[in-house]
Amino acid sequence: MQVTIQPSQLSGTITAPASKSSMQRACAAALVRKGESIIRNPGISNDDKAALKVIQALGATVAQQEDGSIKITSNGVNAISTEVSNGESGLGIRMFAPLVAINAKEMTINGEGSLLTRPMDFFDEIFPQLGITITSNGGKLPLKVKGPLQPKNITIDGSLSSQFLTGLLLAYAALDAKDVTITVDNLKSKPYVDLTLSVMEQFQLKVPRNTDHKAFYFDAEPANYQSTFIDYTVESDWSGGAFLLVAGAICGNITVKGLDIASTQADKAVMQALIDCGAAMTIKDNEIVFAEAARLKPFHFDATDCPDLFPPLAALAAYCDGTTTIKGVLRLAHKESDRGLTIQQEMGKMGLPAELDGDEMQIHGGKGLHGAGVHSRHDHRIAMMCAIAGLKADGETVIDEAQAVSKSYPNFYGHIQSLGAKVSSNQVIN
Ligand SMILES: O=C(O)C1=C[C@@H](OP(=O)(O)O)[C@@H](O)[C@H](O)C1
Ligand SMILES: C=C(OP(=O)(O)O)C(=O)O
Repeated sequence: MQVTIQPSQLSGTITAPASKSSMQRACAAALVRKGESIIRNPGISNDDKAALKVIQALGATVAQQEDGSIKITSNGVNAISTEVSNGESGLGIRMFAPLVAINAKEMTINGEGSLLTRPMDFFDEIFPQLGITITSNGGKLPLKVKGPLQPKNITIDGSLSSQFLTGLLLAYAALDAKDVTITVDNLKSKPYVDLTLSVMEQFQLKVPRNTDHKAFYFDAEPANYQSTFIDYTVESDWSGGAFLLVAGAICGNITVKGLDIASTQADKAVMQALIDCGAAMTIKDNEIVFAEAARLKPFHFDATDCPDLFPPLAALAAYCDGTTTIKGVLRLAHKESDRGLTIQQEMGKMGLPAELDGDEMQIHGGKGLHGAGVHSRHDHRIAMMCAIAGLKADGETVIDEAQAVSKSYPNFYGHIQSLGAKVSSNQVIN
């Protein structure tokens, strides 16, 4: 799919999409609980759809309700298949692999696209310590695992990704782990673990004591399930919402609804960058209202714990007068693309000078961008970054492989179009 963005004036109100981080966790939590869960505001992204398929392969039933919610009924992990596919979802594979390993039978865990090249060697090291037999494809997918996982005191490395810890926490809770600790060295993306714990609490799973994001202790008491029925509403997405907010900062005159300031989502940190660059916005209840676009100042931002903010912040920095520094580049190497490089290269095509200096990216903004032919690099956040940057560029921006947005935000082009963005495509826009 090719999408063309023309320079545009925006106006109107848009509601941020459902968070795939919240939705996929809800699917996992609903699977490991015994009983019925209603999931409101369910996500429709490819990653969310993959999560729904995985939990069905692991024994849950999923029913679409007339009011748009989803009902998940589960009796705990009880695989009805010997293979699961997580699509392209990094969270999916890393969160569900330990849940798959709750089974005693051998299962194959696979994925597609960029997921096939992302590192999974964590499991080669950790699973045998938990009584699981594993073979991987040299630290990549597919994995063959045979449980059952036995919760034990364990020390893991959290520097590559928080997603492995999310999976272990859910698996230990599913097995009602008693008097055991997961110790984590050098955990990154910490707020994502807070989101995991928050979802576990809302699903009334056993929640470990978190000491400084370094140790997670499951106490000796048996789990206390108060109810067999859970009613959960998927949060709106600060990660996808960040692109809308940046559009508000650079184009002005829009309102973004639904984003909860009290959320534990990592990417609500985008608000700090917007404040620091002087975006003309006010926050009222769950609405963020942008006035006429103001002159924007360069800013310093540490994205080590919120790596998904790099692409929207790069688009923002392009329109800030001077040099913006964003830290955390080294965390980007193993995302859907090597994002430090793909940001530099694709924004470079639009005339943005940016340097990579170790863990930092320096972006020299404020000189204007020109429309260009760019490529998503099969990375949803690179496609969205180019689209937002194109709204104020000189000339048209043509994005190849633009459908990549479906991984997290299938309605992205339709949403910005509804705000007045001039978007056209060789395919139907959702
Ligand atoms: O747990 C999650 O929902 C996620 C965690 C982050 O990954 P890392 O922990 O690998 O940084 C983030 O980049 C990803 O998009 C979603
Ligand atoms: C890296 C991402 O997701 P995941 O790791 O879950 O594939 C993302 O959404 O940018």
